Amino acid sequence: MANPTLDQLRKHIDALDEKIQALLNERASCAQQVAEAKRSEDPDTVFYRPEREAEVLRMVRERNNGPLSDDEVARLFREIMSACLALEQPLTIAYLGPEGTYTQEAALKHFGHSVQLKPLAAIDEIFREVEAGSADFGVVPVENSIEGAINHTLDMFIRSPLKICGDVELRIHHQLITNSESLAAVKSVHAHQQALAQCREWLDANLPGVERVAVSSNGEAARQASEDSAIAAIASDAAAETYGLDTLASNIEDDPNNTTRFLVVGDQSVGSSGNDKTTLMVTVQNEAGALYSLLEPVSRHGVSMTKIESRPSRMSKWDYVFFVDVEGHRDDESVAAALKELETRASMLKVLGSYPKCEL
Ligand SMILES: O=C(O)C(=O)C[C@]1(C(=O)O)C=C[C@@H](O)C=C1
Repeated sequence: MANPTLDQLRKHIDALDEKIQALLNERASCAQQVAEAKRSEDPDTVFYRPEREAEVLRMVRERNNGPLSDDEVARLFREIMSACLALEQPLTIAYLGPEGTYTQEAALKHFGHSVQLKPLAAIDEIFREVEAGSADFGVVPVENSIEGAINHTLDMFIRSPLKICGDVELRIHHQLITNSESLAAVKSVHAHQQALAQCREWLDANLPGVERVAVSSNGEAARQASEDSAIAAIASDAAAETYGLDTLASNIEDDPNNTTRFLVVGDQSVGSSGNDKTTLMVTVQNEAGALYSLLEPVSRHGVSMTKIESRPSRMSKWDYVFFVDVEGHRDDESVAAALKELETRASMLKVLGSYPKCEL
């Protein structure tokens, strides 16, 4: 049809929507049958399969021809799977709240919007809630590209039996959100102290002399801004939406690459997706060359180590626990061989989890 009219194009869209809707429901009933199949294979089955979701998202990206971007179609399919999984088993996800935090955004990015979210006030509460089975999974921040590791999260693994089931990276964009009409009407800026620090140059240039107030979280700052229009909060788009605030200035962070990584914790062992990573927790004797000798099998078996963090063990002075990330799944031949040797050299080795590399 040469130069179709607006009316004709809308009729075409209506027809396409009808097909998409029918296909979505066909997919959803297929997922319901998947649930039945899982249940009949194993009465204690798990319905959430992160390795399969990663595979689906990888295929979505690979076959995408546009004009929608790979990220956009992946995001749409993320939501489709979220809705399908909710028909199989509705998940409850505990996260570091209050509502409107970046951790909430990370939880929604990873699980989609068809989950029940449970905001909790502290990282240890999230671990406890998941350990007790009151939430299926938890989402906690683990490192920021500017501030480094979030020690509290790493320390939790020393005592918790929970495993890492996935990770999520989130570009942190800080917005100035408020009910004020203009910058001139803003009397104080509230945010978590890290967010205030990350926007210092912007605040110096645009709100010089305006009081800066550090509060427990950016979500809390947004809540305060919703109660007093003289307050502006630095927080996420999600917080603006949650508390019905307007964005006076967007992306006010001084470093545009500011990224936070979050962990998904649960008691599920995740199968191999074909593109995974594994996080280990190890301790060694406090003696010369111990760390080198510990990690030597990793490189000899051709396993690539992507990260190492150390934390005091809290057992005895100058004793450390190392958190090591390697490429691959614990069931991969090379990773399994390296782990077997590592076990004989470490005083303690715990595989915190093998999980798919982030596809979103
Ligand atoms: O393939 C499965 O195991 C499903 O349950 C289906 C499905 C999907 O919608 O594609 C839904 C939830 C799982 O987490 C993974 C995938």
